[in-house]
Amino acid sequence: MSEHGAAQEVLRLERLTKRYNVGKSTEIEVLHGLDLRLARSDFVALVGASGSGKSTLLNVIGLLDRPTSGELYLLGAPTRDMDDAGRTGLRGHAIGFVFQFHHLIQAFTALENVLMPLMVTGGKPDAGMVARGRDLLAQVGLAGLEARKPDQLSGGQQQRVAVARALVTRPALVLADEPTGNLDSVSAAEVFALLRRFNRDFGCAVVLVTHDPGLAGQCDRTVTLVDGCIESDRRAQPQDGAPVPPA
Ligand SMILES: Nc1ncnc2c1ncn2[C@@H]1O[C@H](COP(=O)(O)OP(=O)(O)OP(=O)(O)O)[C@@H](O)[C@H]1O
Repeated sequence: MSEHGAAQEVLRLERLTKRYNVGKSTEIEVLHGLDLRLARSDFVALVGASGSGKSTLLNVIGLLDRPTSGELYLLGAPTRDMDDAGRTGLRGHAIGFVFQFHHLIQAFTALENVLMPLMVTGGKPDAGMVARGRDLLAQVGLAGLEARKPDQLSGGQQQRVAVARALVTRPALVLADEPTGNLDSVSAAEVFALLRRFNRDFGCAVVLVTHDPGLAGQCDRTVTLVDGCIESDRRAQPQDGAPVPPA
């Protein structure tokens, strides 16, 4: 890979497997030797039937769980044998998470929720961080609502706060697990458009787990899992003849 290509690579999986212990002497393999590369420009739908391994893969990519074998490189760093502190630090600065249920802290304002990831990694936010949080809330259409608590916002507005929170650390990769699954169609379209815009404007790769074929069809690339294997890895439209990275 060229230096430029290497610099643009966010994630690389090499023969990655994940097995779970079930009972004392039984193991089941859920992910079977996956190879995958993601660039910063990627906007990927991760699809597959229930039980195909999407959440397991997202947890491993998000450094919330370790692969059993193989390797996962995040921003070029091998992570499988990294210690917990190293993985937590890398996760904190490199990855933003958006879940189906926003998990906002009810006692905190919208702004405080957005600033949470910065408080976890760096203590009390300084004026610059607060300005960044306000700016992000404005970008997701919530200017003027910074002091509202989650229960004073609509479901779509709450999910937009969650998107702003995922982006406040300026991550290289956003992992979104059914982020619109709990929303009406208008709010779902808005949240999808936000992720899309941040992918284009800030060059953060997005992996979107979805059961919605309409949403998957709007992504640039679709990775399909079948029984823990990558069955296909397709680009929706070739971009200026750019080659599809090897799966
Ligand atoms: N902690 C665990 N221990 C044992 N088996 C597990 C564990 N977590 C997941 N599995 C199994 O791994 C397989 C994949 O599960 P996973 O949740 O990753 O699928 P999924 O594609 O995300 O499904 P869904 O679309 O329903 O969320 C399933 O057979 C599941 O039962």
